[in-house]
Amino acid sequence: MTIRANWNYPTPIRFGAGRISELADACRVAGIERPLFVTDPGLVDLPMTKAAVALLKEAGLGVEVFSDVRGNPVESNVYAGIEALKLGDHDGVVAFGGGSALDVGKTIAFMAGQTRPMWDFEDVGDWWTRADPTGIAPIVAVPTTAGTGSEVGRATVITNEESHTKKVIFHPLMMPKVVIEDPELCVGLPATITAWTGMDALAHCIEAYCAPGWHPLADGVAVEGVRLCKEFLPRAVKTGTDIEARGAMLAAASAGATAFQKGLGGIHAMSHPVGALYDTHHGLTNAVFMPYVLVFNRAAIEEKIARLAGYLGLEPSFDAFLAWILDLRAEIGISPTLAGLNVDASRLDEIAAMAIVDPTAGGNPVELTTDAAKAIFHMALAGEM
Ligand SMILES: NC(=O)c1ccc[n+]([C@@H]2O[C@H](COP(=O)([O-])OP(=O)(O)OC[C@H]3O[C@@H](n4cnc5c(N)ncnc54)[C@H](O)[C@@H]3O)[C@@H](O)[C@H]2O)c1
Ligand SMILES: [Fe+2]
Repeated sequence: MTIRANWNYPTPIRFGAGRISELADACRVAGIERPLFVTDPGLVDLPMTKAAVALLKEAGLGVEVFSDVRGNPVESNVYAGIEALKLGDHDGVVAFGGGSALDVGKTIAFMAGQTRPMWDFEDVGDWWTRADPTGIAPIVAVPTTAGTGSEVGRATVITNEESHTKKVIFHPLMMPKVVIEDPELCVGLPATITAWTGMDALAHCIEAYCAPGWHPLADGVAVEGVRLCKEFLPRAVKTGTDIEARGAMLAAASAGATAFQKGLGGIHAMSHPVGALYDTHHGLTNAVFMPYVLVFNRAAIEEKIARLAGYLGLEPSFDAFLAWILDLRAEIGISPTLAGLNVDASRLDEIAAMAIVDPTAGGNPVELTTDAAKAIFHMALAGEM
């Protein structure tokens, strides 16, 4: 066999209800004594967040909280966090929250000891090789949404405020040293955000599975991730206190981000510019684009998707899979068109231009040209396939 591949699965994950109680121990294992606890303004005052910080204090760790993190986080969030890290002489980061808080926490830890500017480490070419690996602070990650899978990923998504583009910052050593996945932390997540974030996990699994390239390990993880979403996402949306469903969705989110080391595709390439220009939620934006990108890619993925449909217990055909996606979207209350995001065609040229250079575009099984991006956008605008 002449195939060469790079496969990465190293993160230790402590999974299970109540395991947030191990947070101080996770810090010790990661070599952190004075953590900067990075979260967001929506989470910082919740009792579960205060309890997590209290656990660290009780264990004698020198913790301080940093919560200047917006949704679709921007570079100034990262710079403010680096300042807090240095001022407080923190030796690591606890990143606690959804993808926004996890991404900012990871990027703060990554940038802590770098001399080059953050944008040098955008996931383009091999810039990441020029990072100083000794300048990366250890990270413990605690996801409180089940979607991005950032807790197991080597990348973060930060919006460049000057160009209004979402940039992927990448380094293999940006991975958290220990992850705690405690489904009890997700029970207060509103049904809407549960649905949106869950569709992000599903998008990661589907796009990774459809991305070209030889990575049967990622394919297997992605397929099981899709199955978990099928069985448990509607349950998690319907009953937020369903711990089994919350746990399964945390696993699906980590599966998605583990699998997308293989690549993503047109759903994310379209979603990133829309999210950057209109500040729409990432998972919701993915969910709107999902069926249109699948239909656009149909010729290249039909056979693979039919196989996936069979594994899910559906009739083994592309049409059955597509029908399931459309039903799922409707069942969990997601808008079928861009109208639900208050997005119109006025910035289409910009969106298409940004989509084709997005780092995820290269993973689309059909080349994502400007015309292709425009065609997908028009389908999503009109709700027609
Ligand atoms: N690093 C990656 O690989 C990766 C992958 C996909 C997306 N992303 C990025 O992640 C971000 C989106 O992350 P997200 O979808 O998790 O949303 P988010 O982190 O922006 O959180 C959404 C909202 O949910 C609230 N919230 C989070 N957990 C809660 C809980 N348990 N209870 C109550 N409220 C809670 C937050 O306060 C926030 O208001 C985007 O910037 C996206 O581009 C990163
Ligand atoms: Fe995503």
